[in-house]
Amino acid sequence: MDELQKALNDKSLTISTLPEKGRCLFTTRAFFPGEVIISENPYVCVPNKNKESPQSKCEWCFSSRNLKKCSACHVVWYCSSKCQKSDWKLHSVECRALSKIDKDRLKSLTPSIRLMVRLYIRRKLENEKIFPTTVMDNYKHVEPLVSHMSEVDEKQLVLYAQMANLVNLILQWPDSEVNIKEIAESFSKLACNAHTICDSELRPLGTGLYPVISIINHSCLPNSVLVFEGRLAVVRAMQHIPKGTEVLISYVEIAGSTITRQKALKEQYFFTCTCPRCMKLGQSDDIQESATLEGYRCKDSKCNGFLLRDSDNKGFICQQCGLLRDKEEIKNITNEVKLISEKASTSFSSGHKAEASVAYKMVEELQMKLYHPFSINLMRTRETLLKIFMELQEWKEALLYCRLTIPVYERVYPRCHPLLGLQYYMSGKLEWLLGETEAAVRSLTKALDILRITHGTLTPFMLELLSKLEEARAEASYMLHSQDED
Ligand SMILES: C[S@@+](CC[C@H](N)C(=O)[O-])C[C@H]1O[C@@H](n2cnc3c(N)ncnc32)[C@H](O)[C@@H]1O
Repeated sequence: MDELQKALNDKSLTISTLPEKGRCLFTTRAFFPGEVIISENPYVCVPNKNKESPQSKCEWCFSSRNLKKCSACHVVWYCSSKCQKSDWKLHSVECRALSKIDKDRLKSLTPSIRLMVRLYIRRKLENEKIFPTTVMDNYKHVEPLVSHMSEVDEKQLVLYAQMANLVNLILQWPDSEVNIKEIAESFSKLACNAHTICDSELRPLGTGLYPVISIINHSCLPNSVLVFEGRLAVVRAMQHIPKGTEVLISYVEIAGSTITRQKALKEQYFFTCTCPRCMKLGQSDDIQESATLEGYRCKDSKCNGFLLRDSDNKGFICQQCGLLRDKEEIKNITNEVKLISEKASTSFSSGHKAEASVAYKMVEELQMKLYHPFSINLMRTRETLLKIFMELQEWKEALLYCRLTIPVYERVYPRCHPLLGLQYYMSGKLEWLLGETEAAVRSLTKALDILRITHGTLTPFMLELLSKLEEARAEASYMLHSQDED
């Protein structure tokens, strides 16, 4: 038995191989909800830097505070000398390579390129015995990761080859040490195996490769959840998992129709999901769910029926009241939504938040006419409005939009999903701020019930939630006593 399998045995886990899935991780004992199944440090990771997340972050811990640039390469940031020291073995080699590249080329230095540069440096340092290996931390576990290279389309292959060339130029190693084709294949591996590192509120911070956790397969009805405590990846059981069960997480956003989920899985991971939700594809309840989440609303604003395309292709028929919705009318509203959404998005990204809030409200109004009340598109617009009003510190409006999203979250996410827990948490915090103490106690309790399972109980994030709930409970009970005395 190999070392990794032995280490996994000690964690009550085992690796099996199934013809339709490849490697899978199975439990060898039962796990209770909230229990940590496996945790792993990244083999390599990098902070994200893009339009959505333009802030620089510490290379080691992803903090955005007290950052200082590496004085030699001027590319990498650290928040403390402790973080810089922890990263030094790897960065010292990377730093020399980055210092040599010219300014123009620096512009092409995306997080993916940096992740690959780091991967090859780590492998080299491991081979030279400068970087120690452990049972979990070993390039040996990167080798068997799936790449799906033969399924990648021509355009993507060209892109991988260009990226591999850039990595090669940065490393400037002899041909005996790197091979462009191999680097291109490693890019394909990263696309199917790397994970987005998020903070406790599931905001993306970076990308990391966790080769052992990468053995875990996908389900749209997962029994486990992957969260991060700093750079440590932690997989927790979301429900009771019996002995001999496959550990499954979700790779994609599961709020969506079966077709949408399957498309996302096929495009990035090259497989057709056969989870119990996907097996319902084409069945009447699956058709109803897709039409509700991604389809149009009934012409009669009081009717909550779902619509299906009519046989004459004139439009869509409400399956509850039989009213026809003309496709031209739908097309006109869709075009209007598209136009105003573009304006709204430009205002938001250029920092004109008040202007953006007005435009997004117009989008919301039109989408309410267009889509079913449980529409994902409408929910996304309301999430954006929530974000804008939070940034504008308009708490009442923020609470209104937070509350509007919750029924859709309750419908599209499993009972114990972290995003549902976080939405209850947001609602609780806003209610507490606005003096709606009893509502805050209810929301914070619901948040705690979910997040204690998905996030554990001991992290600073959870301790803060617990203390907020205690404060709200104390105030609610004080108010009750004061009323009694009156
Ligand atoms: C992160 S890897 C998971 C481990 C992989 N099975 C292996 O052998 O290394 C992702 C790949 O696993 C496969 N996979 C994951 N979930 C699957 C599922 N539910 N059904 C079929 N294949 C799946 C796909 O090939 C996917 O690209």
